[in-house]
Amino acid sequence: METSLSRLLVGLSVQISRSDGRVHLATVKSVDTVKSTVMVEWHERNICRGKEVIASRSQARQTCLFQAPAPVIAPVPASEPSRGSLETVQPDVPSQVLFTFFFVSFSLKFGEASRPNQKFYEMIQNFRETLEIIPISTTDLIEPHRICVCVRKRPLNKQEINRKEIDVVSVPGNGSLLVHEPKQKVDLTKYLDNQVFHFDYSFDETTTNDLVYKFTAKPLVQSIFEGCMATCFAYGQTGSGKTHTMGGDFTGKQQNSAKGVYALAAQDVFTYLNHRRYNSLDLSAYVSFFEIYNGKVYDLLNKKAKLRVLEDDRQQVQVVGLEEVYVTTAEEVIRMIQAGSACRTSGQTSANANSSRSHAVLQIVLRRNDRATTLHGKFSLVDLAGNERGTDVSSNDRSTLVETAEINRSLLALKECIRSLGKNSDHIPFRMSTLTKVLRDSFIGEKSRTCMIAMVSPGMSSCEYTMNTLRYESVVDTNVYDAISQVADLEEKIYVEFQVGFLNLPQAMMTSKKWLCKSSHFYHFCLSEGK
Ligand SMILES: Nc1ncnc2c1ncn2[C@@H]1O[C@H](COP(=O)(O)OP(=O)(O)OP(=O)(O)O)[C@@H](O)[C@H]1O
Repeated sequence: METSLSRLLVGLSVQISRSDGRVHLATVKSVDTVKSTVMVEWHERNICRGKEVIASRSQARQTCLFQAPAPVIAPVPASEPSRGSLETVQPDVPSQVLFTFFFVSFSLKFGEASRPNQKFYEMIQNFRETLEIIPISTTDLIEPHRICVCVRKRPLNKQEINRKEIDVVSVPGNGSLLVHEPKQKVDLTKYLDNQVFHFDYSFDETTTNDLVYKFTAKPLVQSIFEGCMATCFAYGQTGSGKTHTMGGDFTGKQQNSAKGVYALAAQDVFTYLNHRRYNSLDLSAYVSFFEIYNGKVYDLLNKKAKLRVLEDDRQQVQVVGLEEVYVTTAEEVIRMIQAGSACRTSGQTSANANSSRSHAVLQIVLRRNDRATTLHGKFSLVDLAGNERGTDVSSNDRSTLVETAEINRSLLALKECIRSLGKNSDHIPFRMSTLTKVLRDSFIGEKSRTCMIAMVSPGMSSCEYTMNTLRYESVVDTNVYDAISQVADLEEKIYVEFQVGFLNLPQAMMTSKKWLCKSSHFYHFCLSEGK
């Protein structure tokens, strides 16, 4: 709209004949739809024997700047192009010229009306000009973290550009990210609430998957060769770029799987396997790929077979019957990713035509080539379900409500587990959800490593979800989460009492139902509070 309006106006010429016989010609030279200004060149025409001549100095060409939305549009000489006012109107300027360009400015004003947040756009642009921007680069230092939290902003997509959405997220670099939240005072004055968030790394909209991988998952690949249990999560609103980051970028509906974090990690696994530093370990790689939908586990490498999650007497969580395929090349892994991704539970949301409704977990397992194929290290790469489904409680559709409740539950459980891990807590409430249960070994022990990549959409209409995502990632209100911990502790206690026989099954179920009910109210409270 913006460019087509400019294209339409530039070059537009108007000839005005005055009652005193003088003729004026005015031409639009340039249009700035952001500042709502029109640069116009005009002069008095004097035609002599079919040729135009400039008769006097007063008839020389003049350039004038017109600006909407001033109710009275007045020209100013080009030598001092500033906003015109009624006082600066030159007596020579014919009223028709004024009228014509009032009309042109009005068109711009109309253009402005079709970008309803023009004022905020300008305020954000002005704010950005004051920022010192140092984007992350390949030469930046990668620091070792037990828990690494980063954020990635995606560019505005075609639909958002067509809707004239404004970009409300800035990434100055150095791990920081700013959200310019548009707000309005009671007297309708518009202002920006600029909020700063800090992470280990922040990636702007120009960052490639390769660079994101280098700072996030790559250090974890190395850690599994040192015997660690590593997990990398992609978290964020639907359509914010989780699958793009983990599974690879899209060209239309085709996904370039070789360019996602999954495939890049697989490539590095084979590079390290052949490296002389790890050769002596005599390891082999295995891959499994499954999804968790509504609390149930489905094997993506085995026709979506439904699997059970059980805990053995040594408190090891097992996904019974999960296919674990022996792999020797990155290409094999990529083929598996493609096949598995194709059967993942998906749907359509307003933000994403191909939205994943489940958590997808790709596991790369290193086992020793001994008789028992002993576990050496494991890397779980998790593409989480879109987080705003968690707040979507307006739907009456039962399946959506169940989906929503389960997403709420698992994301809060995940956050609680990561917080406990960060606090070096003895107790990790992994039993709160299937997602955290199957990732139990990644949360337990000194050798666990976690990376959480928060994805954010830059559009103004996503601002609330963006804030939720960033709050999820940032340091959170201790009181609220202490209370969640209490609920999780109680769940754990009930489970243990049931296991040792202090509670029978009906008693355990009654008690846990009571607490689950309270905790689910709590989830809703937290989400509605944006925590
Ligand atoms: N960094 C990026 N650069 C360019 N395009 C991107 C980027 N991130 C996402 N996109 C595009 O945005 C669209 C939505 O991305 P994607 O499917 O990865 O979202 P998602 O977070 O996985 O959503 P859902 O939770 O609904 O599955 C895709 O068309 C994708 O190509």
